[in-house]
Amino acid sequence: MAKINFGGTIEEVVTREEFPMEKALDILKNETIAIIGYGVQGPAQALNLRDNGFNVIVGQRKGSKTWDKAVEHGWVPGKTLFEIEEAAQRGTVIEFLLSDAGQIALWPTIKPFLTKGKTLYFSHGFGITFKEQTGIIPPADIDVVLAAPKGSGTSVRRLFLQGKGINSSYAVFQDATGNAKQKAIALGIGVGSGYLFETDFKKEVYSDLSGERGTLMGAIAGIFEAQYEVLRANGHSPSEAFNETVEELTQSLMPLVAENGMDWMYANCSTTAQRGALDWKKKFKAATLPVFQELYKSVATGAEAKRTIETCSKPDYREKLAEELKELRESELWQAGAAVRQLRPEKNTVEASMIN
Ligand SMILES: NC(=O)c1ccc[n+]([C@@H]2O[C@H](COP(=O)([O-])OP(=O)(O)OC[C@H]3O[C@@H](n4cnc5c(N)ncnc54)[C@H](O)[C@@H]3O)[C@@H](O)[C@H]2O)c1
Ligand SMILES: CC(C)(O)[C@@H](O)C(=O)O
Ligand SMILES: [Mg+2]
Ligand SMILES: [Mg+2]
Repeated sequence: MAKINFGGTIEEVVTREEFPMEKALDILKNETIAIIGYGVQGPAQALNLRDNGFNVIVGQRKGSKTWDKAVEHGWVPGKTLFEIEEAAQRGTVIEFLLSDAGQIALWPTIKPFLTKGKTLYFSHGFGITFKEQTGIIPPADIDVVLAAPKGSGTSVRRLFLQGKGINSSYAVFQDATGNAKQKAIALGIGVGSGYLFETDFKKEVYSDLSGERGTLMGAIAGIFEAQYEVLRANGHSPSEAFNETVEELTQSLMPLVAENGMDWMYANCSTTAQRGALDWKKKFKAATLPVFQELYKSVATGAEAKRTIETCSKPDYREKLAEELKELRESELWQAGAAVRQLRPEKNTVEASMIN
């Protein structure tokens, strides 16, 4: 474990230096890893595990679109691709990678195959933490672990193929065998994590639900829309408004932040911009802090879990989500964005080759 100073707090982090792939392969050498769920994380983790030399099988509903997707990815029916029940029976590690709402529906199917000494693996603490709502209560004689990539499954696979890795958290909820932590880390390394930090199931889900509703997805999209609308209401063209709101951020400034921090990005902008940004940063923080506090409370009380389960358990949940994403895509802001992306000199837009 590497001891890292995170702004004054020393935390232990697992890196590939002291936990190389060979060690992960040795720890899991007698395991058959069954991937149940083939949406976004499922394919990424299954393919990375397979490419890393682990013994992996996939469980899907025969005839489903995801069964066909698994076949396209080289999983062989009857050899590495099975019906869900057979995969859960054959697997000694069950990677439960259905959607969080889908896990509830499938739990009665999976539970009987979680026999003594097996490992139940998640990539989110949702199902276990909100057990009153999900009903997911594992048998006491199995290991229950998580490795949660802090990023999209599409990035998990892309970074692996680029020889890089994504950062992930890991946690042990139940250690029946005395080896749960080693298996959790080995699985995290096997699915393509570059390094792993420790958490617990509750902290993982509280932080994750907050982050994706906040700066990572919800807040950022809302701020983009607010600024774009003000610029457009004051006569700025769609291209000028989009470039000033999104394109410059993703193509110039955020990469600088990723490279060397916010202050370095600021220092690489004009003093005019630095002065103004430092002044207005305070105002935006003051305006949004109450919203983030409200968000965290909604997560911690289980209200966000309730909404997720209620909406994403409906038969037409995907269609409803697709409708709202279509509305977003067809908004003037994101239509302007599509035009701007085509204008990028290097046309570096990676084809939208999402995993799912
Ligand atoms: N999407 C990501 O990049 C990401 C990142 C980190 C963690 N996670 C976590 O990983 C897990 C899987 O996430 P995902 O985004 O890959 O899931 P997803 O929403 O893509 O769903 C995975 C599969 O579950 C199936 N499914 C959904 N409801 C079902 C039901 N009722 N019955 C049978 N199958 C059903 C879907 O068809 C899909 O094939 C979740 O716990 C999620 O929170 C996801
Ligand atoms: C990719 C995210 C947002 O980090 C993940 O948490 C998810 O739920 O998809
Ligand atoms: Mg997340
Ligand atoms: Mg999430």
